[in-house]
Amino acid sequence: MGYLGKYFRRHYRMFFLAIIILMLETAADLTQPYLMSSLVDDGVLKSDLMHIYRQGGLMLMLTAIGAVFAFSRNIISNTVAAEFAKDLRRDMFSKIQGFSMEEMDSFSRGSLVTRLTSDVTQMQNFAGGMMRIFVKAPMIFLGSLFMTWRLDPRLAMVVTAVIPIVVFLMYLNVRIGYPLFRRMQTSLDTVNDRVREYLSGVRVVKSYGSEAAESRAFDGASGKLAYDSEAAMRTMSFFSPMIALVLNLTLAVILYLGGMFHSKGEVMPGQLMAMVNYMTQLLFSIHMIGNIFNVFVRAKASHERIDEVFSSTGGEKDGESELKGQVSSLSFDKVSFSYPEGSGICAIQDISFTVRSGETLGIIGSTGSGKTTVANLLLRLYDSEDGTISLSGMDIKSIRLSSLRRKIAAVPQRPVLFSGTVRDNMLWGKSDATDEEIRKALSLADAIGFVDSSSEGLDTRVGRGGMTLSGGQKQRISLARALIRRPDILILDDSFSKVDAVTESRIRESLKSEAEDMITVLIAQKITSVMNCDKILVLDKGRLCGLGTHKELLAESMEYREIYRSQIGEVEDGAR
Ligand SMILES: Nc1ncnc2c1ncn2[C@@H]1O[C@H](COP(=O)(O)OP(=O)(O)OP(=O)(O)O)[C@@H](O)[C@H]1O
Repeated sequence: MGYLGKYFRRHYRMFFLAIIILMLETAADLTQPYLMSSLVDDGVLKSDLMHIYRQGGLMLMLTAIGAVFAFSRNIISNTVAAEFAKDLRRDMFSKIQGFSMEEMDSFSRGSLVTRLTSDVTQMQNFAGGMMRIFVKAPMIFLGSLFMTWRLDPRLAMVVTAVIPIVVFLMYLNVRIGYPLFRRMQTSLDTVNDRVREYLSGVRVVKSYGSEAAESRAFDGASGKLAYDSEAAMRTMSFFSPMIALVLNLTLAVILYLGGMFHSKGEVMPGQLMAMVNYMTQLLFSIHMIGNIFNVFVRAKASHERIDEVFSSTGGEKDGESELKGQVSSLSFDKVSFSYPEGSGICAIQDISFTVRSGETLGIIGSTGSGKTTVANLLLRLYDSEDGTISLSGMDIKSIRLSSLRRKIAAVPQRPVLFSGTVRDNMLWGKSDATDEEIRKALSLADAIGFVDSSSEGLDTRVGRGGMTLSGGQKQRISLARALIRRPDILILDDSFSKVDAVTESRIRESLKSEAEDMITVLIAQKITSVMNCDKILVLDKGRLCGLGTHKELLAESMEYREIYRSQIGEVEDGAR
């Protein structure tokens, strides 16, 4: 059961308490028919009123005690199951947080959502059911069987003969049902993926007027889920009545034989009533066991899917050394990399360069040429296959991830702001930042103007339910959040794409004067953004096709000249 043992150990006291109460409750249930048989045979038939009162009183008392047991057991089992699910979800979430990007790419986002929600709920139902009925059903089954053998072995034999047939039907139920439930959960993943994709791209969908296509795609995924659910439920709806049919036929045979034995005077009426009662409990318990198998089949499918998350062994491979002091240099030495979930073609190939503290490296190239990949490798979101990336001469694979990432701040292509105030977002960059530091970082990123223009200043809410920011404003807050960390390396991945040229150069000037020792990696599509960098790396389909200053590249790199020509115009002699 892999990871489950841990949760069992954590909650075993309450778990066992629920099971002990369940046992007592079952014992109370099993005693009832026995008392009733004595009430009828020794009380009613012999007109012994005292005996009737005594047995009746005992039966009432047992019912009351049973109800108290059932009440407390339900509270315990629901609490333990909810706690178990909470712990499981929390551990799974932190496991996912430790996933490498490679592992992230191997599970779809929707699938991770289903695993964290629906699959955990199935496990919660299973754990709750275990304490509510799972133990009770086999106990009632064995107890009733034992009592039927005590009351009349001939009738008990009929019951015992039917058990293998029922067990076989249950086995078939599990064999056929399990893959169907697994398929159902996978279809749920697809529906979640569709919804996520639609919600994150809702603007694009609306602007392209492609709601109908999205609806069709959603209907497809939802239809598949409905089809798979129906198939799984159909199996359940076939086997449950089949088992009930076999059991009810058995009851009819018992009643017929019981009647015959009674007419011969071999069975007392109270005995026969108790027999039928035990039989009903027995049949009910078998029915419950059938349902347990249904819950088990679903839980087994969910358990495996959760286990896949826990047993994913990739993880982020941490280094052991601390990166101390200011980063003096950043270098790539013959670095090549292809994405594990990609087409197999190298995203970057044989890339080498060095930048020193205080310098700015511009990276330019057409879309898909590998610019963001350079940043991804530097942050160790992925690990390069060949070559070495080093900071201050240390291989980044040997540096602790926390130490490495503390030195770097990245402003991604698409700015992500979290729901909350401007201040919350800034504190996310540096948790102990003062208002003064926040304001300074915002003004460096040229964001203080529009923050101050709002009456609530730093307390202005952004994100869901808050101020609606333009793309450029989001980029600037995202940049300020990176700057407040005072990183040694700042990665700007097309971070000025939505900012006008004047604002961009103002921000760049203040960055230069503010962080003299910082290494800036500036990824851009616009040549004007990188022209003034100390070094410019030109990429084409993952290959390096130029490294130098603007002037050097105009003279030496055909690809750079081509970019210049397409964005600015013919290269004149003065430009070189
Ligand atoms: N997570 C990923 N899984 C698989 N392949 C990927 C992944 N990310 C990028 N790629 C592929 O790697 C190559 C380089 O991508 P990269 O994002 O580095 O390009 P880029 O130059 O930054 O492009 P853009 O300017 O459009 O952002 C592309 O062919 C891309 O399809």
